[in-house]
Amino acid sequence: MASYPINLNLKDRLCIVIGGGRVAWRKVNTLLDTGAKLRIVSPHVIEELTELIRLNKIEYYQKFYEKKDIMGAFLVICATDNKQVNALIGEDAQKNGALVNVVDDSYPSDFTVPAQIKQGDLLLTVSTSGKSPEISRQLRMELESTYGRKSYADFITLVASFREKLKHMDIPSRQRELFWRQMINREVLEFVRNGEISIVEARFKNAISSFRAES
Ligand SMILES: C[C@@]1(CC(=O)O)C2=NC(=C\c3[nH]c(c(CCC(=O)O)c3CC(=O)O)Cc3[nH]c(c(CC(=O)O)c3CCC(=O)O)/C=C3\N/C(=C\2)[C@@H](CCC(=O)O)[C@]3(C)CC(=O)O)/[C@H]1CCC(=O)O
Ligand SMILES: NC(=O)c1ccc[n+]([C@@H]2O[C@H](COP(=O)([O-])OP(=O)(O)OC[C@H]3O[C@@H](n4cnc5c(N)ncnc54)[C@H](O)[C@@H]3O)[C@@H](O)[C@H]2O)c1
Repeated sequence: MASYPINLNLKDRLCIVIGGGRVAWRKVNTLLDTGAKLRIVSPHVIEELTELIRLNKIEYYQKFYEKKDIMGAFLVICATDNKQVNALIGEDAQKNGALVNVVDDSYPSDFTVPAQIKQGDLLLTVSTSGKSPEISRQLRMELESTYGRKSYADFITLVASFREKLKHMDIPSRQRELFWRQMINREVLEFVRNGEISIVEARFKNAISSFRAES
């Protein structure tokens, strides 16, 4: 069955990772800048996680998993190296109404974590529906060589500010739609690729002034 892609808003939601190894660390890393409240439950954690705990980025329960550790969780990631334990946590967490990700095949997850590239507000993700994480990793690296540059983040920030301006002008939405379709074209994307954001900004400014003059 096909999965449904969504971008979750996790701000102030309690997200709990059980286990403190390399896989737990990878999942924590992608949760860090979401504004979620993070908790780890594990008798041991790797050094990278110790550092995050020391910096108060994550709350740490140094212990083996027990049911009470996941009370109130919005999302739970079962990342121990014990399949039986992972399956048990998965079941407990679902019963509590949390969204569950199990890092092995011991229990059906509510969601999988895709490979991802983030540049500011740009988020590109790759999934193989669980069939081959290594393919996801390789494709992520390929995408990274094209889109993993700051100019894409700057471009989005720029377009967002012009979009706001345009929204406050008395222009029918259909016309706004056409404006953006024309402005964000191959040539502009080539400028972005080359980091020439100031050229793009000048073009947008010009186009919007002529719009103002016409309307
Ligand atoms: C994308 C990424 C995101 C992340 O983790 O953040 C991610 N796995 C990554 C790497 C990776 N994982 C594995 C290898 C070894 C090579 C290989 O097996 O291919 C490598 C490569 C490496 O480590 O370099 C082994 C592995 N993974 C899973 C199992 C269980 C199973 O298959 O039964 C096993 C076997 C364990 C064992 O053998 O014991 C399961 C899952 N791994 C997923 C995500 C979900 C499906 C994603 C999709 O649809 O593609 C899913 C279903 C659940 C989940 O974890 O959400 C991240 C790449 C990040 C990046 O580099 O960009
Ligand atoms: N989904 C993925 O991307 C992916 C990739 C590779 C491996 N895996 C799977 O993930 C598992 C974990 O991999 P890892 O490299 O992080 O393993 P690891 O051995 O480095 O870490 C396991 C962690 O689980 C903790 N732990 C064990 N029992 C626990 C319990 N009862 N309660 C709380 N914590 C407990 C350990 O203290 C340790 O910190 C592997 O066994 C494998 O099946 C998944």
